[in-house]
Amino acid sequence: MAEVIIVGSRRAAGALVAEAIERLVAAKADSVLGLATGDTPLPVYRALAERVRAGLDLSSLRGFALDEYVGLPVAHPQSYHSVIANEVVTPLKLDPAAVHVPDGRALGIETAGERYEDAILAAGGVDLQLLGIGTDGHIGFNEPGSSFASLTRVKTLTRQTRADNARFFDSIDDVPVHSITQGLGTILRAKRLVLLAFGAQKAHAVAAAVEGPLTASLPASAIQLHPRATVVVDEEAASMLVEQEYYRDAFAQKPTWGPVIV
Ligand SMILES: N[C@@H]1[C@@H](O)[C@H](O)[C@@H](COP(=O)(O)O)O[C@@H]1O
Repeated sequence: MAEVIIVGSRRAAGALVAEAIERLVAAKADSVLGLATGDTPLPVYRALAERVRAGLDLSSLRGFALDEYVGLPVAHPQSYHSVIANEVVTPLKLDPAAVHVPDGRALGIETAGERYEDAILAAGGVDLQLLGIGTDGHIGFNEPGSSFASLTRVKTLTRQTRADNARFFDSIDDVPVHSITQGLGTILRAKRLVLLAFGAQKAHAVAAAVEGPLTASLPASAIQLHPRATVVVDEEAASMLVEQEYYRDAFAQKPTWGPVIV
C-alpha cells in the first residue's frame, strides 16, 4: 500500500515534496526527476523555485516529462514542451538540454515512444517520479484500460480528459485527441513515486487508486504495485479514503530515523 500523507494546503504539500527533492539532490546532484504537468505539481515547482532563489543549486538535476500532446506545435503555449520550459526549466534554472519531453510531432511518432524509453534507460532511470491524477484515474495520459506493463506510446484521450483539459485551450475542440505518454510500466520502473492530488473532484480517483482493487480500469491503482509510493493529498482529495485515521496516525508517529517522505 502506498503511504498517504494528508496535508492542510497545497502549499504544505509543495513544501513537503520540495524537501524530498532537495534531499535527493543533496545525495546525488544529477538525480533524475520525473515531471508531471497540469495544475497539481505547481506547488512543488513553486516551492523549489523559492529554494533556488534562496541559493539551492539544481543545475545538475535532469528531468523526463510524463507526456505530451500529439500534433501540437512545440511552441504552442499549451504544449508540454512549453509548459515544462516555463514552469520548471526556467524557474528552477535547469539545463534545458537535460530535460526531456516526449516528441509529439506527427513525423516519426511511430518510433517516438521507443526513443523516449531508450533515453530514460540511458539516463539510468527516474529517481523520483511526480504524478498528478486525472478525474478518471489516469496518470500521465494512461487512460482507463491501459496495461500495467505499458511503455511510452500514443494514447487516445478520453472525452472526460479532453473536457477536463479544455480550460487550458480556447475550447474542447482545440484539445488534441492524441497524446504520447510514458506507460504504467515505465512509471512503475521509477525508484520512487509521489502522487499529488488536491480538491474534491479528485477524491473518488484517489480513493480508488489507493484503496480500490488493482485494475487497468483505474490506471492509478498501479501505484499499489510500487514499493516506494507516497500519496500527498489535501483534506478534500482525501475525503473518500476509508483509512484516513490510519494514515494520519502513521504520519504522526513516523519514526524519526527515516526521511519525512520517500
Ligand atoms: N496529462 C496530465 C496528467 O499528467 C495530470 O496529472 C492530470 C491532472 O491534471 P491537473 O493536475 O491539472 O488536475 O491530467 C493531465 O491531463
